[in-house]
Amino acid sequence: MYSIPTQPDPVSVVLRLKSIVPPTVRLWPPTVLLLGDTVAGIAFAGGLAGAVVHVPAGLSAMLPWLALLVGAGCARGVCALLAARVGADAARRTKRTLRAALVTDLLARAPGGHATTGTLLATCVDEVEATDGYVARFLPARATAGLAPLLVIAAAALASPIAAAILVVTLIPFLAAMILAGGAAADESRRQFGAMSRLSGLFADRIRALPILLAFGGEQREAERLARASEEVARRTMRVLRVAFLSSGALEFFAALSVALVAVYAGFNVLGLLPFPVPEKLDLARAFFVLALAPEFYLPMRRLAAAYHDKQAAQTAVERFPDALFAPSTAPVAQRAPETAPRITLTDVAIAYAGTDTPAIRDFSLDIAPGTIVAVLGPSGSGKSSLLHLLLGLAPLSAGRVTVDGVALGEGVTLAPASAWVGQTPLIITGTLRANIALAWPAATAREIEHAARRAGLGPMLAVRGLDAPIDARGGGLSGGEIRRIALARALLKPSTVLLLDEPTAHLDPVAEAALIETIRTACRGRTVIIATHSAALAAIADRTVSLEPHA
Ligand SMILES: Nc1ncnc2c1ncn2[C@@H]1O[C@H](COP(=O)(O)OP(=O)(O)OP(=O)(O)O)[C@@H](O)[C@H]1O
Repeated sequence: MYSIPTQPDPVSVVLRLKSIVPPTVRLWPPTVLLLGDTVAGIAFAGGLAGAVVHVPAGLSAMLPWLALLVGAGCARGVCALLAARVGADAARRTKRTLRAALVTDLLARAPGGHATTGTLLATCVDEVEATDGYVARFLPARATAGLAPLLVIAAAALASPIAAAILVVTLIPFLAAMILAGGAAADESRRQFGAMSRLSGLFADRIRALPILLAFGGEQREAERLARASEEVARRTMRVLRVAFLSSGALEFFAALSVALVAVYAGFNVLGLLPFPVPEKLDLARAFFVLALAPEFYLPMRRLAAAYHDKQAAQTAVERFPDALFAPSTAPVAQRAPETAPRITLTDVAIAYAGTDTPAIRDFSLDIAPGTIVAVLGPSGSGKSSLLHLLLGLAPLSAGRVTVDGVALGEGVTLAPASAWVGQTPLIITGTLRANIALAWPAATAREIEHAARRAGLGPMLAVRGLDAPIDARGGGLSGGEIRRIALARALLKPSTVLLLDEPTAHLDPVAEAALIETIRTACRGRTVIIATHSAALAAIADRTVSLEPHA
């Protein structure tokens, strides 16, 4: 069952965050480029200091330094640009892998559960998108923040060990402000993310159910609900921005304070005005160099602080991803689909849906010989559809055993690819009648599709609207009987060894039903067939009839 997972513990969140980047995505290129930016920043400071001290000597003396200055400036631009591009590419590939894993996980789940389509959509779109900045910016910035300041300090220490010491000491309040601001931003960001996800889910589901809302006059109530959810997002966003502004203000203050201290020290040292003795005497070049380097010292950490919000967003997203995404993967058992009509044997089977107390089916046994038709009868709710769903892997096998030609279902054999299935609520996709029928067998030719449509009783519809009649996802313009016939046409089109029919003649009048029963009888030849039905006329074509009893 898909449900929004409870929040995992902090350690597993960290592990989850680490594991979202696929091994094929390399993060060292943006990191190296950001380090290149720092090295170019040091060269830029050198060029600036050299150019300034050579001003009295004229332009020709300044030229090499100016060349260094311009070259380093250009190198910085190129490094920053490439780091952004390479980071964005790594993020794009990470998101693609995550989405593929999420969709695979969702498709592998049995239907049901509490998550709405909107929530699942928000997970696959918005929550995966929230990992973008983490991979593109935060991870390279964090890797750089460890090494780049050391490079700057080393370069500054060559010119002035005391100025370097000032930079190191002022780092302490800067780091403290960063940790405090980061914690506050994390909480606000988490709340904002939750509100955003609620709004996305609510919006997608209400749009999907719009005709029903309009039919029941619920549009005003739902519009107010959406408005409240939007206001909640707006309020939370403002709080995140407030914390972000406050924290960046605090960080900028300490960074500016540090630069000011270095400037005062270097200036007074050059002028010999320091009121206390120091073991070094700076000249203008060294003073200018350390002064120009001071902002470089804080740059990697300011970059990290700016990307911290991205990390929080990604963390909140991975907390919400399904647990299965992070479970160690086991090698899948190769599943074979039967190539001829199989024997299907159910022994003491029970189907219990998650969250329900009473099993839909219990202690049920049935042996279906190859190529025979079994009609399953029983009152509404007795579990007929569940039985078919079990064979297709859409309902859970809670007890007992199902074998196909003696091999346990799911342990080397699968029925879904070999089955043609007519469900009770057939899926209709936006497109044409042709596309809807071909869904079951995309390789089918136009002739085959038309033949299947006619056999399923869609001849009159074809005569009026043709195979290219447009159909919307809600099946608008189609009667209940026509939707059933489309589903049957799919089953007739697909070459299969198993036929699973769930009330295929529902919604049809007796004459139309009689015609369709003949078609079904022909289609059943050479296949193992189970028909769930309330119709005695349809059940009459079966070799065997079994009845399900309702469970109290
Ligand atoms: N996904 C599900 N989650 C929880 N309960 C379910 C689910 N699907 C079916 N059920 C329950 O299982 C029981 C059997 O349902 P099922 O649809 O198999 O009956 P049925 O015999 O096919 O009914 P009908 O003749 O009305 O189609 C019902 O009580 C139903 O509410």
